[in-house]
Order: sequence, then C-alpha cells, then structure tokens
Amino acid sequence: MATFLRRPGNLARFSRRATEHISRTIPVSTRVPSPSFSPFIKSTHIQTFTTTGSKCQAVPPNDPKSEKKGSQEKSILNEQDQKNLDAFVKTVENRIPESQHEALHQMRKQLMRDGLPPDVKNFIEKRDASLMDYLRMMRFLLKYSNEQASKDAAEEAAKFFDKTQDGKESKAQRDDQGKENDSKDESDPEKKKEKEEQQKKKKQGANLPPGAKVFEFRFDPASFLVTSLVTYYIYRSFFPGESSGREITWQEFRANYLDKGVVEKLTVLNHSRVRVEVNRDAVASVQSDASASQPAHVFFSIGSVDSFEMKLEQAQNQLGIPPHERIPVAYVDEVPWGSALLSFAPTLLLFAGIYWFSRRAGGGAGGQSGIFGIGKSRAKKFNHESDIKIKFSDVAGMDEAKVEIMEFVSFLQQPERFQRLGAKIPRGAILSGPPGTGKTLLAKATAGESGVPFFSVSGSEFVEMFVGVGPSRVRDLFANARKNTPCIIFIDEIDAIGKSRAKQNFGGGNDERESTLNQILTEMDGFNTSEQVVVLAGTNRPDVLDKALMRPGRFDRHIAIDRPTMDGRKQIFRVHLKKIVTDENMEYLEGRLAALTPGFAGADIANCVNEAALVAARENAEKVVMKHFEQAIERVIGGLEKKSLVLSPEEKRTVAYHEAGHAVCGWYFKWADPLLKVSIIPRGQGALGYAQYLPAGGDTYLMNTNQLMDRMAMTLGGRVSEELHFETVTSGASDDFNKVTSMATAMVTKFGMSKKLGYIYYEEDPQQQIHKPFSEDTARSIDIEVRRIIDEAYKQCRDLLTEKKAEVGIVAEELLSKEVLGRDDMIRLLGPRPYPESGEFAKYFDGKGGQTFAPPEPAQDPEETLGKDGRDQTPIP
Ligand SMILES: Nc1ncnc2c1ncn2[C@@H]1O[C@H](COP(=O)(O)OP(=O)(O)OP(=O)(O)O)[C@@H](O)[C@H]1O
Repeated sequence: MATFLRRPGNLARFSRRATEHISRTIPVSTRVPSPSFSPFIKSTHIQTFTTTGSKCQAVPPNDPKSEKKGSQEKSILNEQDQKNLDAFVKTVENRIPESQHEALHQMRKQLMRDGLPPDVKNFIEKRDASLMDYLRMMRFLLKYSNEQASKDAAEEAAKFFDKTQDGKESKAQRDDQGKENDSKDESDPEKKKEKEEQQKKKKQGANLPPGAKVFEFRFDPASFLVTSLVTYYIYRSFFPGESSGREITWQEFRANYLDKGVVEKLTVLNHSRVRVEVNRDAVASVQSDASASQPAHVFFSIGSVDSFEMKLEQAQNQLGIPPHERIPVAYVDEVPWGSALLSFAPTLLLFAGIYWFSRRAGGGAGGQSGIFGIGKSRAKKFNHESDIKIKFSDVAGMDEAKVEIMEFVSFLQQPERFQRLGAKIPRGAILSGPPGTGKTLLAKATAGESGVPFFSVSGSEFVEMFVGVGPSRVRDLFANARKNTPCIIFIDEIDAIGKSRAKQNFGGGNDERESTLNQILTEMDGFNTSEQVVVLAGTNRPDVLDKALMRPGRFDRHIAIDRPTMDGRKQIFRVHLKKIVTDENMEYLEGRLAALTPGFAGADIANCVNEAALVAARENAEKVVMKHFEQAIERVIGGLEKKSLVLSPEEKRTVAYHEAGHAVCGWYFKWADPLLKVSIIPRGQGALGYAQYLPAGGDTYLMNTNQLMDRMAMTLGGRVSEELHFETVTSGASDDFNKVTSMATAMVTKFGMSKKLGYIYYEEDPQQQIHKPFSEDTARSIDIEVRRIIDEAYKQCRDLLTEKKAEVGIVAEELLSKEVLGRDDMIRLLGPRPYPESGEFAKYFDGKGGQTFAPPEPAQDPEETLGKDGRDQTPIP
C-alpha cells in the first residue's frame, strides 16, 4: 500500500479518496468518486451531503497526544492487528501529503472501532500485493465507503428529524392538511402523476436532509473492460511487474542486503536477473525506521548464472553463513504475458483493419456487410408497419392497373379464397411503362395495402464484377423472402438482368447476367404454389425482356402503365396538390393544369407541383397561385429562361417572324393546334423561341391524314414565314424539317398513307440500317413519296401564309414588342379562331385564367409522337 500510495497514478488518488470516504464519521462534503472509476461502481446510490454545520476536527498527524488518544480509544482489534494497522498507517502517513493525514487517522479510528475486514487485514499483512490485490482492495474500499456513507446518512437524517420533533404539533397539523390535499389530488390524474414522481424521488433520497444530493452510477460492462485495461496499463507503467523494478548493483546488494542479513530469498529470472526478496521484519530490527521504506523486492542483473552462483557462494563463505542457513535460490523462466500480447498487436491491428475495411465496403447493404457478405442480397426490406405507408389512394389514375394488382393483394390477404376453388396463385407481374409513370409507387402501394413485408431491389444490384455473385444474390433474396412469407419482392429495372438471352449473344454474351437470369427463372419455378411470395418487376423496356421470364408460371401478369390521360393527370394533380397551400378553386386548378400538361408522367406532375411551391417561396408569396404553377410547367418543359443570352435585333426579328408563322398556321388550319403561348425569350437547351399549342382535339390517340398534313404544314410555317419576310433564310428551321420528314416517312412506311407504296410496314430497326428490308426500287419510291408529301405540305403552308402575310406581320411585331403572346392576344389580333374547339380543353382556356401553356408530348420516335395526337409542342429552336 505504501508503494501504491507513493505513486502519482489514479489508483493512488482513488485509494486516498476512498480512504477519506471511509474515515468520515459525519457527512461533510459533496465528494463523489472520480468519474474515471465510475464504471467500477455498480448501480448504487452514493449519498453525499452539503451539510455545512458540522466539520471534522483536524487532528495533527504527528501529535503525540493524538497517538495517546488513539491508544485510549475503544478498539476491538487484537494486539497484532493493531500493531499491523499502526505500522500501515505510519507507512502511509509518511507518503501522503499532510492534508490527507486527518482522513487517514479517521479511517484508522473507524477500523479500530469496527474491526479489520478480512480483505483489509490480508492486504495490510501482505508484503507483495499483486494487481488483483489492488483491484480487490479498491472494490472493497468503495463498497465499504458506500456502506459507511449510507450509514452516516441515516444517522444524520435521524438527527435532523429529531431536531424537528419540537414542532411535532404543527407537523401533525401539516399532516392533516396534507391528507386533505392528497384526497383532492387523487381525483386529478396530472397531480396524481406528479405526486407519484415526488414520492419516487423521496424514496430514492430517503430521509435526506435539505441540500443532500443523490448521485447515481450505472454499471457498464464495456467501459468496465476499457477502464480495467487502462488501469492495468497504468499499473504496469508504474509497477513494471516482476521482470523489472528498482535496479541495484551487486555491490549494493552485498552491502545493503546480504551483509545485513535481510535477504529472504533470491529468484533468478530468465537466467539474466535476480529478484531479491527482502525480509521486512529483519529490516525493521536492523533499522528502526527503514522497514517501511524498504521495498518488498529489488533486482540486479547478472552476466551468467554460473558467475552469480560463484559470487554468491564466495560472499556467503566470507560472511560465514552456515550451509543450512544459506539463502535459498530459485530459478524461474517467466514469460511476461503483457509484452507477449503486445507482440501480437500488429497482427491484431492488421486483422482489425481488414475487418473494418470490409465492413465499410459492404456497408449499407441491407444489413449485409463484410467481404464475405458480397453474395448476399442487397434488397432493402420495408416493414409494412413502419416503412410502407403508401396506399392505393396515393396512386392516382391507372385504375385498370390497380384492379389487376388488387388481385395480388387479395391473394396475400385471403389465399384460401383462391385455393378453395383450385385456382393457382399468380406468381408475379411485370409493370411496364415509360419512366416516372408510377410503377414503383404501385408496387409499394400493393405492399402497403396487403400489409406484408416488401423487399425492394434494383436489377443492377445483382450485377457485380465477381463471377457468381448475381445468382448467389438472387438465391439469397428468395431465401429471405421465403422466411418472411407472405411478402412481396419488387425488382426494379429488371431489364438490367432480364434482357433476352438471344440478343445478348450477338457479339459476345454476358455469362454472368445470363446465369443471374437463369437463377431468377429457377427460383420462380421453385416456388411452391402455397408459398405466398409475389414477385413484381418494373421495367421501361418490356420489349427486350427474355420470353422465358414472361411465360405463365413466372411473371403471369403483364401490367402496362402508360402516361396518364387528361383525367388521370387531374387525379394525380389532386394527390399532389393536397400538400400545397393555395386558394385557387381546386376543381378548376386541377383541370387547367392537367390540360396544360399533356404527355406528362406522374413524376413530372409531382415535380411541377413542387417546382410551383418553390417558385412561390422564392417570391415570398403567402400562397401558391396559378401564375406560379404555369411558370413551373414552363420551366419543367423549356428549362430556365436564359436572360443572359442577348439576341441581336436582327436575330430577334427572325425568331419573331418564325414563331408568328407557326402561330398563324395553327390559327387558320382546321386540323392544326391553336396557339396557347409563344415567347421569344431564349430558354435552356438552345431554344431561342418557345411555342405551346392547345391540343385541338383533346387527348387524341388516332390521327387522320388531314391532321397529319395540317400539322406538317404548320411545322413548316416558320421557314415559310422567313422566306416571305426576309431576303434570306436561317438555320433555325432544321428541327422542324426533322419532324416533318419523320412524319412523312411514317405516313409512307408505317401508316399506309401512300397510294404508291400501299399497305406496308417497315420496321425502323437500327440493326437494319445496313441491310434494309426493302429493295433499291422501294427505297427510291419511299424517297419520292416522302418528298411529294412534304412538298404538298409546303405548298399548303405557303399558300396560307402568302394569303395571311399581313397577319403574320401583325403577330410578329406584337411579339417583338411584348416578347410573349398568349391566346388572348391572338384573339385580339386575329379575331376568334374560325373553327370550333374541343370542349374538354377549351373549358380551361376561356380567357379567364390568364396566360396558358401547353407542353409538348415527349417525342422520342415518330411512331410514338404520331401515335398519340401528333402535336408538335417541343421548343422551337
Ligand atoms: N399515379 C401516380 N399517382 C401519384 N403520384 C405518382 C403517380 N405516378 C408517379 N407519381 C409520382 O412520381 C414519383 C416517381 O414514380 P415511380 O418511382 O413510381 O416511377 P417509376 O415508374 O417506377 O419510374 P422508373 O421507371 O423510372 O423507375 C412517385 O414518387 C410519385 O410522387
């Protein structure tokens, strides 16, 4: 203990503190054990007090009176124990600062009064305490101090309440009053709760005098372990263990130990060092005050065991020590396990590093991590209770798709209804359609409605650079799903793995992808019909999928989800507008926005609504109004206005006349689309002008020859207007020509609208660019026919614009001055359109709702463009 306290480490500090605590007979200060040791403390309450009234009487440590007083004190220790304790106290006293002496004596007093607990007794008697002894001692002291503190607290509290006995009468009165209040509080649940809490607190700090604090410490195994290691480290650094210690020389050993006859035993460690164990009693008898300061053992190094033995023998001979009293010598080979452990540190660090990196690499993989988890499925599992809140009511439009998929929901909810009649349960469905049409949303809603777990994974997540990972992930996914039946698996973008195997093999196959697909096929086949696992898959390209995937028994259903119709768009707007703060008439707003956004998918609509709210927020508006929605739609379609792009007056004039040509054509051709808005402010994607047209016939799905011809003529209106009003023409019409050519080619090669070529359909396949599916003659005929149709459209356009040259001029000049023209302006400038317009759309553009915008139908390929309503509403460059 003496050595221990002499060290400046934590252990010593702690011991001193604990000693102080033990020594306290009356509560004096608010001391709590150092936090560094808190993990050692089990869940106990240590009560400390801030009572200021009583203070310890300081006892001068070396005061002889105090010694005397001590000896007169009541003691239950026997003589030997008392002697040991006194020696111990004296030893410690010499090593600790004076301020601690008082506490030490208090502790001594208390131990004399209560007796020496066995642990303390052993510790005091022991000369060669180990780490475990110190730890045991610490634990004991702490426990002991806690018990003492509680005992003291109880005593102090008793005293405190005794003092208040004088006011007994008034207390009784208070009690009566309290009881009355209690009965009142019972009726009020909040007060009752408060009271319960107070009672709980009271119980915790039972009988605490005012000012008392309660500290609570919890046992935490992890920090216990860490603290133990740290403690051990500190211990080792201050008590370097058996293999090191205070080094002395042979001469010192001879002079101070051997010659004085205080050596009890010698131990030769690892043939290189000698541990000298000192007999303290002998030391005490030789030097009256040195016993305490003498360490239990010292060390010296030896060159070799033989020379040491020789020297020792000589020395003992010289001292005349008889053979039977000679100092015993032991030989020990010790492995310092601490340093042995340390030698493993780099290896351990390496393994820890590898483990950490592999965890990071596999991190976020649906709970699978580590390099060994690479073959695990990366599907995210959504819990129907917490994660999937989407219901069918959140999926607007697509009523037919919902009906189809509803069957899966009823299958998952009541499978027996189907099985009873001998029906086989459908295995899965492929949801196909253009991007953003709500395929994922529908799959999620299916899971939300049926209340089953939902595994969502993307097809590309099966593809990894390692061979065999894809199939392994598929196996893992299905195994997981089977464990969680009933459930839904959703594989998004299944075309990433489900591409037709025949097509892939062209120019070298992809075996990994193929085996992944095979594994999916096998897993879907392997389903037991009673296993309630439904597989849904989403794709934008159903045409490229392998036929084996689509056969009955695998993906039984094929649910096509198209871009929403006018009514569908209204419903989608309704869903998304719910979250928007607006005062507009909802019915009108939905209808008008739906009319403005033909060809928009659900995702575009959600984006538009959000964009409108952002536009309004940028203006610091209180509410989102129609203007914001229209700006948002315009921005979504045309991109940002490029205010920085300044056109020269010449260019601006050309753009104005070009746009005016389109607008006038749209106004006067019966089957063309009338203008909604035209602007000559440049926008993103290189568009210098921008025109939007109202779909004349509403959402149209078939186009007749008249419509196609009028549309082509209108598309050529820009260039014709340039020809009529300027000496030269510009490159601005090239995109118009592209559209016109596509339309005319489709009329000839696909729609059977050319008498010369007849009823024939030629696939527009990029692979057939080299080997055309028609002869040279037919190719020449197609060329001639396409040219003829375009020439007709041109003539039709030129005739009209020559006739309406003045009108084109009026519109163009107005456009130059205002930069933006709307439908109302057109009516003002040209008079009402001479043809009736389709009711559904026109209803929302009666001039009351302000300027309007109608965005283009996405025109990826001519077939798609013309297959709908054939409107051309893309930005005009
Ligand atoms: N019918 C709809 N009703 C309501 N919101 C919709 C609808 N369709 C799409 N949305 C909105 O569009 C977002 C994107 O839809 P989703 O992810 O389902 O499209 P997707 O068809 O799976 O697209 P992709 O083919 O690109 O994966 C949805 O989060 C939702 O906000």
